[in-house]
Amino acid sequence: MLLHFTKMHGLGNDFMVIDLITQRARLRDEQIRKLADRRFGIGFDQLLVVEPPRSPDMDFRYRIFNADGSEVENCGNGARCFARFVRDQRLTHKREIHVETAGGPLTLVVNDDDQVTVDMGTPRFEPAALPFDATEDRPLHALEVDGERYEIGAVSMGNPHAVLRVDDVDTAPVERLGPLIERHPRFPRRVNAGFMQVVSPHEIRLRVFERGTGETLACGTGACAAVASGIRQGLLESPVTVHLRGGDLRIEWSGDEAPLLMTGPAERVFEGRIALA
Ligand SMILES: N[C@H](CCC[C@H](N)C(=O)O)C(=O)O
Repeated sequence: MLLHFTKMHGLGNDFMVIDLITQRARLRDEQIRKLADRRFGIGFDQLLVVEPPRSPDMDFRYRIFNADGSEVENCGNGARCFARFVRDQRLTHKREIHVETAGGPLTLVVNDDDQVTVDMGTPRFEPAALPFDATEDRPLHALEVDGERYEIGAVSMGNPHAVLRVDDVDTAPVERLGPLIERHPRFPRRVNAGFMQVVSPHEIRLRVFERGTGETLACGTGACAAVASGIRQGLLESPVTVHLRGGDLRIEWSGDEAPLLMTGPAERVFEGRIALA
């Protein structure tokens, strides 16, 4: 069978997006890995799947799979592309779209300038929310990696993030430490590893070694987690501009139980059809 898909990206974090409302397909982990391959397949960081909602007060179900085939709880850049996709495909005409994810509900708002604002819910810091093996909820946790001791912020945006402050993202040891943090035994479901450089209280630079994918040009939930951790540590104040390698995101969060808002672009690159082996 031929599967129709749209290739999209949010600041260079790229996606294959498929509508399983008007199409039928069941994708196995191995098939996702092959489709994700940048030489033998289509090539993407994540696969985004549009399904009918399970709850009557939601518009869609939004499922996310990393390049390694693992299904995950949330994807911020993907959420913006999801909103653009369902409108472009005429699956909805709404500008405010409510979606359910494995990590909880999201509200996507398509703005007049075509940027998308996502209510990402409330950041959660208690270790069990990630999950993270730690005895208490604190702004910074000591983590031993490769014989060295680091201080990381632990944040759940539905998906787990470890945020490490660095002096300069350009020289940060992302290639070396990223995989070691991603698979650290204290993160039973692995973790996304963010490397945050504080430029000012309203500005950071960020690189993210993503769980199940590796370093990406941008990570939406990673940007949210870094800002939430920075605000909690008293380093940052809302709103914060996050400079990622692929471009900038605006993050707003007033703290505590308030929702965190992320605003940024969503681009369509091409449409395609592929025969599923
Ligand atoms: N790798 C992430 C999922 C994609 C997140 C990222 N692409 C974003 O924009 O939030 C995880 O395993 O939790």
